[in-house]
Amino acid sequence: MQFSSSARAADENFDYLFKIILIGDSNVGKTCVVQHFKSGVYTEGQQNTIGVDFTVRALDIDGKKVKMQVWDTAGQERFRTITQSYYRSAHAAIIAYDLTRRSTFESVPHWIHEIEKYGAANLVIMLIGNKCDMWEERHVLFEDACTLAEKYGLLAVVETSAKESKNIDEVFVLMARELIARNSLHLYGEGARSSLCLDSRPVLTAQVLKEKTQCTC
Ligand SMILES: Nc1nc2c(ncn2[C@@H]2O[C@H](COP(=O)(O)OP(=O)(O)OP(=O)(O)O)[C@@H](O)[C@H]2O)c(=O)[nH]1
Ligand SMILES: [Mg+2]
Repeated sequence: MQFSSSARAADENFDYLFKIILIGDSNVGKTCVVQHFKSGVYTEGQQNTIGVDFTVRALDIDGKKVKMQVWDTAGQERFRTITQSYYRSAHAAIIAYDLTRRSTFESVPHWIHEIEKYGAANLVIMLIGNKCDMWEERHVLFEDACTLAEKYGLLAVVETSAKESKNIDEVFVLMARELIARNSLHLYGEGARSSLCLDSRPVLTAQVLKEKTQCTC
C-alpha cells in the first residue's frame, strides 16, 4: 500500500498529514496520552471518551512540517461500531495497554485483529505500555511486550507515562519518522521488520532512538 494524496499534503502549510488511530481497552490512559501530546498537560480523573475525539499537532521532523491528526477512540465496548468506522482511513495505529493491568495487555491481539479486519492493509502499528510511573504495580514485563511486538511484526513498543511526561512525544516522533520513511521509499508490502523496543529508562530510550535513526537513514 502507498499513501493516498492526503499523506502528501497539497496544503502549503505542511509537508505531510498523517492520520493515527489510538485504540486499546478503556482506562489505559489513551486520552491522557493524547492530551499530553497536544498541550503537555495531565488531568487526573479524566472522563471516559464517548465515540472518537480528534486532536491535531504539527511536528518539525528534519525541517519538514508534519501534521499529526490523532483519533482518540473510546475503549468501551458500547462504542465499538463507531470507532471501527475510523480504521479505514488511518495511516497508522497505536495500541495502548496499562502495564499495571495484565488484562489490557492480553487484549492487544484482539485490537490487532480489529485493525486487520477494518483497517487498510499493512497499517503501521505501534504498542504503548502506559502508566510506567506505577512501576511498583507492574503486571506486564517489558520483555513480554517486545515478544508480542515481534510476533505480530509491530513497529515498536514504547513504555509511557502521561502523568510523569515519559516518552509521549517520542511515540509520535517515532511514528512520524517511520511514516515519512515509508512514504518516501514506498516500503509498504515489504513484510514485517523487527520491532523496536523502548522501555521507561531514559538512557536506553535515547540510545535506542539513535539506533533507530541510523537504521532508517
Ligand atoms: N498513574 C497514571 N495514571 C494515568 C496515566 N494516564 C492516565 N492515567 C489515569 O488513568 C485513567 C484513565 O485515563 P483515560 O485517559 O481516560 O483512559 P482512556 O484509555 O482514554 O479510557 P477510555 O476513554 O474509556 O477508552 C484516568 O484516571 C487517568 O488519570 C499515567 O500515565 N499514569
Ligand atoms: Mg479516553
